[in-house]
Amino acid sequence: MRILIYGMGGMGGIFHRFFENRGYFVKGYDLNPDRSEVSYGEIDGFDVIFLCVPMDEIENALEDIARKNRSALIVDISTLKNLAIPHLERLGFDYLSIHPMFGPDSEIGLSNIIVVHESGREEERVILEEFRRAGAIISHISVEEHDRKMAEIQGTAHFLLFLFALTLRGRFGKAYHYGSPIFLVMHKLASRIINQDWRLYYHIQKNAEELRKEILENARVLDEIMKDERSFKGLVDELREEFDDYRDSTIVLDAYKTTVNAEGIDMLRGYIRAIDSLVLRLIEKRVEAGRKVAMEKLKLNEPVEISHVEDVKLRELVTKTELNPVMVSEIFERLMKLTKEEEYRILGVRKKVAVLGPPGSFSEETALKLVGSRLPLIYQSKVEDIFLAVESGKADYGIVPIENSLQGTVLQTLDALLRHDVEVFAEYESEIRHNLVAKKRLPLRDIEVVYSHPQAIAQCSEFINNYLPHAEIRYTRTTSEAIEMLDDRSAAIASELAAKLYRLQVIKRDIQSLTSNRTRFYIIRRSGGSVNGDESLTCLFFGVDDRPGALYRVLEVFYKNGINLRKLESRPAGTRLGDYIFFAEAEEKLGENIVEEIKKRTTFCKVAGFFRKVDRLDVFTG
Ligand SMILES: O=C(O)C(=O)C[C@]1(C(=O)O)C=C[C@@H](O)C=C1
Repeated sequence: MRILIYGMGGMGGIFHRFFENRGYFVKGYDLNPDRSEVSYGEIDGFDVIFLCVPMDEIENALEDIARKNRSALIVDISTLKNLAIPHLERLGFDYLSIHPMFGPDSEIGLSNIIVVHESGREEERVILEEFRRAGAIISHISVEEHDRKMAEIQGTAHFLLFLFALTLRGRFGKAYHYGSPIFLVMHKLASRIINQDWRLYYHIQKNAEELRKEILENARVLDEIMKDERSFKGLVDELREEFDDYRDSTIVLDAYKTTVNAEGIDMLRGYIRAIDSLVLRLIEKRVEAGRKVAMEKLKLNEPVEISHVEDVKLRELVTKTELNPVMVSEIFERLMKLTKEEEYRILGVRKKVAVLGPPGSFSEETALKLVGSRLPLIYQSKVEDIFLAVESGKADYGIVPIENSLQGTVLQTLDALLRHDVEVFAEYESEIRHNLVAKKRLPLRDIEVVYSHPQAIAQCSEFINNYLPHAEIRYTRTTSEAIEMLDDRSAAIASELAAKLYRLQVIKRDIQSLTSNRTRFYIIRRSGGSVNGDESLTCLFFGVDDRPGALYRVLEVFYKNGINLRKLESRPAGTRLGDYIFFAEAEEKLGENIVEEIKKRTTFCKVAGFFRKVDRLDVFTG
């Protein structure tokens, strides 16, 4: 979906950043060439055009667009629907008409977006879904109802603020020194609308003429009621039943202090103190929201940590400020860490588990069998990153593939195990079933591209050679990443879990070359964990001198002690060509004396873990 923002003022800027941060192709067009990223001639290359021009320019802008691109979906964001809709209809556009109830300086999250017209196009669904996912509150009403509501909502608020300004005109040169918080907030709001485009307020009031009569009548009634104590009390009691959302009104009023013009060191320090206490209260609010999100994740079986949500958030935040982006990111990363810790705490998650992601990978499938819940899972895109997450303490455990019955050893795991300060404490064996999946049912002959992880492709090579010889193979970093690449002519090799998660069609089940395709996973933790006593296996690395019999002398230790080796691999040491490091798995927990004996016969020896087979990993207790 290619999006054009027509009009790069405040609102245009908001939508531009919003969609760009979410990975869409977005360009801005403006009559002012300095703000334009494309020329007028190029506006026919877009599927969606957000119309973000001032009211008076709507008609001309639509005429301009109609000359170049009549098939695009127009997104009308105007406050007053009678200014855009008649022209959209006349020119025969498909259009989505919304009223975003926020200004250029606001945040889309928690803002109200009113939808008054849809054409039924797929792009509309995508746009509204993005708004919804960003936390906007979306409601649908008719154009007539919209206009009525806007008279009540904007018409009343603006009229009363103008009235406030009119009444106090000339009286409050020093408003800031005498004002109460409520007064100052109203003063500020009146100033805000008075200093914006008067035409907008004129049009809104034009739509609210009837309502203004009611306001004036009510003012007269209220004046009478206020003359009598009992009548006034009665009115307040009645109003209280409806107007009861005063919770947190103090935060609203305190936030006002941050807009004060402070001068002099004492006042400035007071200003910073006021900001700090507000920031603290807002952090508490943030964490409180996190606790609620955690309960939702429990219901939906979603992980606590969702890195793409965090990435979009950080990207958006740094584009909104001139402050040092690295530091701003750090601050918000810390805030998210605080929130996540609280989410883990409230859900009773004691240990976090790093797995290969994104969701839907075979590693996740294994993790779900072991842990039984997505909550503690932290998704990493590479095996190396799982090791880093465990080493740095971000995750308590990591689940990494070590060996597959068809492909043999997973070398990235072996190499990372040697380099990082982690240890293996358990292993788990899992049956891997590969499936050919696609966005919709497709005959095999129509599949032009197959995406998957190289291991998965290799494990299904027989099937691919026999049934998909014409298809192009494209490797991805994970099987679930393959799913993200799918279009209508391609397929991916993925787990059944992924097919369910991403609502895909399973074209062929169990396409792996052997009927039994098993992968063994290591479960790792930071080095120095407590030994359980029931470990029955050891894995270790060692190096030997480059001379005849050196390896034999090491193997002799195992032989003499009657210990079976179930695995022996050599890896380049990374020093000179021909220098090797050996990796072995012994079917016993090696005692100290045996390790000592091996050390004597090797140039280097690292025990990478004493471990046992498990079928559950408890992360909720202990
Ligand atoms: O949006 C969520 O799911 C949250 O829990 C909030 C939050 C955050 O602190 O911003 C925390 C954890 C997720 O990784 C993403 C974001």
